[in-house]
Amino acid sequence: MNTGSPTESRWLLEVSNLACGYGEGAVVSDIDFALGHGDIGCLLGPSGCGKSTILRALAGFLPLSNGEIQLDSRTISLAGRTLPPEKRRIGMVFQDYALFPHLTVARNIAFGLRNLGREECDQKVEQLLDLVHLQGLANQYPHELSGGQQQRVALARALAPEPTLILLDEPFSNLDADLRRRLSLDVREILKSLGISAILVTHDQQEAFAMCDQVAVLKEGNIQQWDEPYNLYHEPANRFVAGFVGQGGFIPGKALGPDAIECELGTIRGNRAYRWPEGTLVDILIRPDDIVFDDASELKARVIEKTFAGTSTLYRFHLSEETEFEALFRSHLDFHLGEMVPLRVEADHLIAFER
Ligand SMILES: Nc1ncnc2c1ncn2[C@@H]1O[C@H](COP(=O)(O)OP(=O)(O)OP(=O)(O)O)[C@@H](O)[C@H]1O
Repeated sequence: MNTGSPTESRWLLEVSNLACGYGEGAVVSDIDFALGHGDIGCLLGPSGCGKSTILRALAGFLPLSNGEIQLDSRTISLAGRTLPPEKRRIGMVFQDYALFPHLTVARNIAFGLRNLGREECDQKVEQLLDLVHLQGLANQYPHELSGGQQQRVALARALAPEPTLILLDEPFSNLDADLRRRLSLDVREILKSLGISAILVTHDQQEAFAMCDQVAVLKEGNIQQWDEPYNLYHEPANRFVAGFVGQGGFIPGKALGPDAIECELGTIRGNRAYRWPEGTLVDILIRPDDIVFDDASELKARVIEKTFAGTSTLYRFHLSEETEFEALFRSHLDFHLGEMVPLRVEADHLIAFER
């Protein structure tokens, strides 16, 4: 295993052809992705798709049956050879915080700093408390803190030994929605200010999109797409990603040319060319923000569902047996169930797949 002096690479973390599991057969396979220095990556996918399994392999708790993991240009895992977790310079933050209940906040944070002298250690703990906005709580015990505060302590403890990479395993899932959103943005800011790379595991898309630079969408142990959040939403690589990321559904259509499709909503033109012959039957992805209210439109669809969400309302429309879709309107556009509403498609990105 090459643990000698690292050579310069544009990637901090490179995962190639990784496969691993628990005994016979691989739970995840053909896993390929690379994370740049200072970037935050995410493993996103439905329950059981293998997110935590990949994280365990990165941390060194699970051996590989195939492939390789390189961190800072050093091989840390190969089939049959696994650098132990404590030698990887990888920090971990868990869903349940995993703090030592009998140690104060300061001693929890100092746990990984046993090589430092007393004064240096105290100084470092003080700096970390500042960084995670917990000044003044050094002598409290974990049970005296809120969930959000405990997770900040866990982050400070993981950051203390100055790891090369931080792994965050569903770190916000025990927190309520509002705190979750605020803390995920805070954690992003803290990691960015230190230039520390991280991999987040979550099944919450909003969290993934708000916090991460690159996201892997997983299905049944394989990465479907590794990309920036914007591209996952607007340029999904396949039907699974299109359906899993964001809201939306498919309606049937027929290709008129490389960048135009005819469907019951009219002719939709996009900004990318497809290589299908004219007349190909396709399914078109319609996102709720692709549909706009247009008083002058001759196209009218019937409201069949309505979900009020404060500033906006999500409507489900019926045009025909085959063509139903959702639309998100500002809530002052208030329609009742059964009402026929004039609409128009306004999609920048035409996403469609051959039926
Ligand atoms: N210790 C284990 N022994 C055997 N099988 C396991 C073990 N841990 C997980 N698995 C199996 O591996 C598969 C992937 O599990 P994993 O925990 O990686 O999924 P996940 O995407 O993190 O799911 P979740 O979002 O529910 O945590 C599942 O089928 C699971 O049953």
